[in-house]
Amino acid sequence: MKALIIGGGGFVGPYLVNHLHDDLGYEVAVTKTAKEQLALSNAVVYDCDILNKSEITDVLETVRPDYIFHLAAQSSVSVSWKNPALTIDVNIKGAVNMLDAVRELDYKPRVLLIGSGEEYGHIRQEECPIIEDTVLRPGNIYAATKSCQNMLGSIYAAAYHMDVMMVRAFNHIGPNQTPLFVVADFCKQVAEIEKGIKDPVMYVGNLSAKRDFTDVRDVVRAYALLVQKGKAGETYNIGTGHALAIQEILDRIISLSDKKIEVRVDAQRLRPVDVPIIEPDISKVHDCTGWKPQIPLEQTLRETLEYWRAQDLCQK
Ligand SMILES: Nc1nc2c(ncn2[C@@H]2O[C@H](COP(=O)(O)OP(=O)(O)O[C@H]3O[C@H](CO)[C@@H](O)[C@H](O)[C@@H]3O)[C@@H](O)[C@H]2O)c(=O)[nH]1
Repeated sequence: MKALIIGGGGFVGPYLVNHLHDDLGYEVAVTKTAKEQLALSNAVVYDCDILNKSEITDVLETVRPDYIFHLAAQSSVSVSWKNPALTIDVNIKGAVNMLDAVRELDYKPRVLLIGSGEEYGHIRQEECPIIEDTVLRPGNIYAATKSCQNMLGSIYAAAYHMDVMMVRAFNHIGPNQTPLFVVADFCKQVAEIEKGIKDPVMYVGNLSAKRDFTDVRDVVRAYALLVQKGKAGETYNIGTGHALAIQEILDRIISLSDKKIEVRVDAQRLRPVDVPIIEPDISKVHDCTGWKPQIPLEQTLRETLEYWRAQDLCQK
């Protein structure tokens, strides 16, 4: 099998490459932006700007993949508040460029669009855990773009009989994630405190939000199973099914260190709106593929903290 990962230069791409190539024996190609650094021994890497449809077409015609994983995105909710136009361009225009380039091919590869649990947005307590048919009420710009991508995927699947599936991935974490995201951020701060680079004060945002955290290695396994077994036009939640308060995540990370750490709210880290809870029902993906997450949160937090401890962090 030949897989193409569009937008493989971020956090998830290399994990997906390793799983597809090393575990499943696929031939793998990856696109990245010209600015990104990505050297992989187990995939061919192409530069591709997804805002330029002809560049996507060129890669598709060169690689002729069986499976396409569309990972390319502006994936941070907080960045989407600061740069809404970029988020809309990359997440909506980029996705539609890819879908339309695939539509014009002389064969029908399977496409997996990576959406987000954030698409559900303002969930009512009685709707938890959320099933895929729940009404979408996105609460931020990022979530709106991912909801739009999901709708575009359904439209292309129905209108052109394309083999397109969608996932709504909930928070995924692990070593090598950028500290724009909460677990990487907290682990990096602990590592800096332990190295004496930073005073023993942990800066945090909203600790009352509840989110569902899955190890990135479990998430990429679900993606691979879905392109093998999923159904065109369908959407699948990917998460553990259990949301935890960010306060609890923070407590667990701090407990992995023997430093005494003070916690201080930093107003810069608060968002204009932060939906209180996002918790998925994962029975649809489980029934379709047998997938269940396997890596315990404790292990992921420990390995993420170890990753940051091993980094050459700048001195004060
Ligand atoms: N980043 C960050 N978040 C904090 C902090 N303190 C509290 N939080 C809270 O921690 C939660 C998780 O924030 P992020 O890790 O930034 O992720 P996200 O906004 O939930 O988005 C992630 O998950 C989505 C799926 O649910 C993904 O779609 C998205 O790409 C991203 O991975 C949010 O409620 C945020 O307000 C902090 O210091 N930094």
